Amino acid sequence: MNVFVINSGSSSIKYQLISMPDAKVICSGMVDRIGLEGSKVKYKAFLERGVVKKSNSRPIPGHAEGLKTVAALLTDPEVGVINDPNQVHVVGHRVVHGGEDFSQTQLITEEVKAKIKELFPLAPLHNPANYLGIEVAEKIFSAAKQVAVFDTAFHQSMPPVAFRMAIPNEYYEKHGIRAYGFHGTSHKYVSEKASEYLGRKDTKIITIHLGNGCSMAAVKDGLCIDTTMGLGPMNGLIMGTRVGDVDQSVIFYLVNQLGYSLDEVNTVLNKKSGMLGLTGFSDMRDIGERYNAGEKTAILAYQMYTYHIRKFIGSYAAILNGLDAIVFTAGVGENDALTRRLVCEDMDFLGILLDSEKNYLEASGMREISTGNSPVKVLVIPTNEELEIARQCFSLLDSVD
Ligand SMILES: Nc1ncnc2c1ncn2[C@@H]1O[C@H](COP(=O)(O)OP(=O)(O)O)[C@@H](O)[C@H]1O
Ligand SMILES: CC(=O)OP(=O)(O)O
Ligand SMILES: [Mg+2]
Repeated sequence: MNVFVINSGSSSIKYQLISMPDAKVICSGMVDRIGLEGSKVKYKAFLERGVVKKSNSRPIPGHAEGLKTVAALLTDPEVGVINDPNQVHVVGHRVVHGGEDFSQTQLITEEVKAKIKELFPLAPLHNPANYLGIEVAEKIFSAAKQVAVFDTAFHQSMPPVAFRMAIPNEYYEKHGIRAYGFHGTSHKYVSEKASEYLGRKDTKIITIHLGNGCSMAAVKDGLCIDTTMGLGPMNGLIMGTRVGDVDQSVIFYLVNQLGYSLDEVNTVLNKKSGMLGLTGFSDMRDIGERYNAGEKTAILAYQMYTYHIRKFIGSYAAILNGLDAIVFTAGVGENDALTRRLVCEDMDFLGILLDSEKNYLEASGMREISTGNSPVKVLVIPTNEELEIARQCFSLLDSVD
């Protein structure tokens, strides 16, 4: 079964064509910096004649354009891996918000699509791109089964004490207003890898997913017990363009004193805040350069970004009643040693001892970056949401067939 996985993030599309159940990657790649200057399409094909890589920089204004470019590469006469789109049997879509209706992987029907659309207001940077991905893929891969794997699924194990909010009960009971949590596929994948690495199932792990969107999860014995994102993927940590936790009074002030409409408030908090609001840049590579050049705004932004992560490490260690490992993952977590250093500084009271040399070592793949005597392991684990999505698609369709 050839599964083409589409992972649309807010700033990128990652994709892999994977043959299941052997989990062999046929090709993979990403479209990076969508809608920003310097967009890039990367493609890597594992052909019989060897590995072929292709990369080109050109403007990619939106997700639809990005996906069409990728589909053309798959069937390209020179570097393509299939002759015909019908050789894709399943398209696995990452869908960010599944709401109360979807806690499991779903075969996509018109009804499922309508529900994904209903959830646009709760995940405005994601569900529209995910929906568009489904519509484009239905046209290009018309013979394939389309499957949705939800970011919210892994967090369904949270207890009410974590997911309920102290607002009148009826808002939860009638309208499903509660914390859902996101990046679940990634938190699941890396926490399982960390448990394997520790060689035990009874583990207390904090997973820190730092991409354009950022979130953390407290994972006990393989189950999520709390996470930083809530009803939508805007709160919790400071992100590329999203504010993270903010005093609610700010919203009333913007509306009542500055005359903003609620749509405008939403745009400010979702698209103009976070690292972009603090520095003028949303990409950590741009901000890192400025930090190293000693720019004050970049330094403060880095300090704030990592300060909030540190606060959540403290609170999650408390609710886990201990800690075996913290895991850094996603674009920033996997690549940005400065972020990891600032997060782990002065955390020895919690048993977190970072090995600064290992932290700065250029490496890819899973690695331990804590000192040999650190009571808590600090791990960098590259996430693989695509592989996890392919597994979920296979297990759904295998059980249906
Ligand atoms: N080498 C790097 N150093 C620092 N940050 C990086 C590096 N590579 C990628 N990033 C950061 O990763 C972010 C994208 O992460 P990613 O997980 O791909 O995001 P998303 O899935 O949310 O689009 C970029 O915005 C950039 O800030
Ligand atoms: C949910 C979310 O924030 O996703 P991403 O990090 O891919 O933007
Ligand atoms: Mg992502």
